[in-house]
Amino acid sequence: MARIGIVGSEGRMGHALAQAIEASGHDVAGGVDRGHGDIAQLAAKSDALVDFSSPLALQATLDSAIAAGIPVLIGTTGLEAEQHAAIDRAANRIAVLQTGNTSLGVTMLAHLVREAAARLGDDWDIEIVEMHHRMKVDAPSGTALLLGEAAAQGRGIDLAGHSERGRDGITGKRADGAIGFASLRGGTVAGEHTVYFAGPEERIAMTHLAENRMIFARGAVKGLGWLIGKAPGRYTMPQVLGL
Ligand SMILES: NC(=O)C1=CN([C@@H]2O[C@H](COP(=O)(O)OP(=O)(O)OC[C@H]3O[C@@H](n4cnc5c(N)ncnc54)[C@H](OP(=O)(O)O)[C@@H]3O)[C@@H](O)[C@H]2O)C=CC1
Ligand SMILES: O=C(O)C1=N[C@H](C(=O)O)C[C@H](O)C1
Repeated sequence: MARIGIVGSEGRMGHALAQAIEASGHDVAGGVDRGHGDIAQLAAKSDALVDFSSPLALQATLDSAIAAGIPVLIGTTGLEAEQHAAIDRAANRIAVLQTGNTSLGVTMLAHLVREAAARLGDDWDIEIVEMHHRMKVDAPSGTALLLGEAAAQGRGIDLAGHSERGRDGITGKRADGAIGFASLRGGTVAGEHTVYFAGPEERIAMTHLAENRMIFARGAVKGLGWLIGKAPGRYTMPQVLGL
């Protein structure tokens, strides 16, 4: 039984996390939100922190977890390169798990995408389409980027150097070897992702549909239970789920 502190506790995921933590037999140590609550005090009375909030909260979450000597799971998306570097530095001091998607289904999908990208030739174009609710603030989604990374790893290429995002106007033809991203926003969609492999005269579409946020919350709680007691380092959902 662990005490888990929630950063972003009043948000959509914060509420789902509280429900999943209670259902798992762990305890909610408390929560903080923008301008509400003291993150250092929360960390001091927690066995682990979970942060599904905003990239702006990241540094305070990492600093507080380090000061308290507890692990942290970061589910927030929209992180920039310097924020990933901050996570790498924190992982020298504490156990950190950062992921754009904590669900079992997406973790498995990423595995399948990596395999498909490795086995299909370069003449199979890769496009990733995601749809989310109208309140989402970042694009492409963290999951789309995670799936893009998996595809790039399978191909043995660097995602940053091969991404095509936000096509508009006279774009010219598709760059050879590109991984394309398209984002749709509307309604209350919890999360839909399709990875297309478009080859000569045939096409594979791999889709994950999130029916609600509890899949993310349950995955996060599983990750937290796995993370507590681990040596400092940066860990991943495939490690948690043994995939
Ligand atoms: N990894 C995964 O599996 C998943 C990741 N996510 C990600 O989790 C994040 C949150 O999503 P969601 O719950 O839908 O968003 P919400 O906007 O519903 O909730 C965010 C919460 O974080 C709070 N917050 C904002 N800024 C700060 C800050 N600087 N310090 C502390 N708290 C802050 C907000 O408070 P206020 O309203 O006052 O700003 C709000 O309570 C997003 O990045 C989303 O993409 C979502 C689902 C799954
Ligand atoms: O903001 C959301 O809602 C979600 N965010 C994550 C993402 O950016 O991929 C995970 C999930 O798709 C829901």
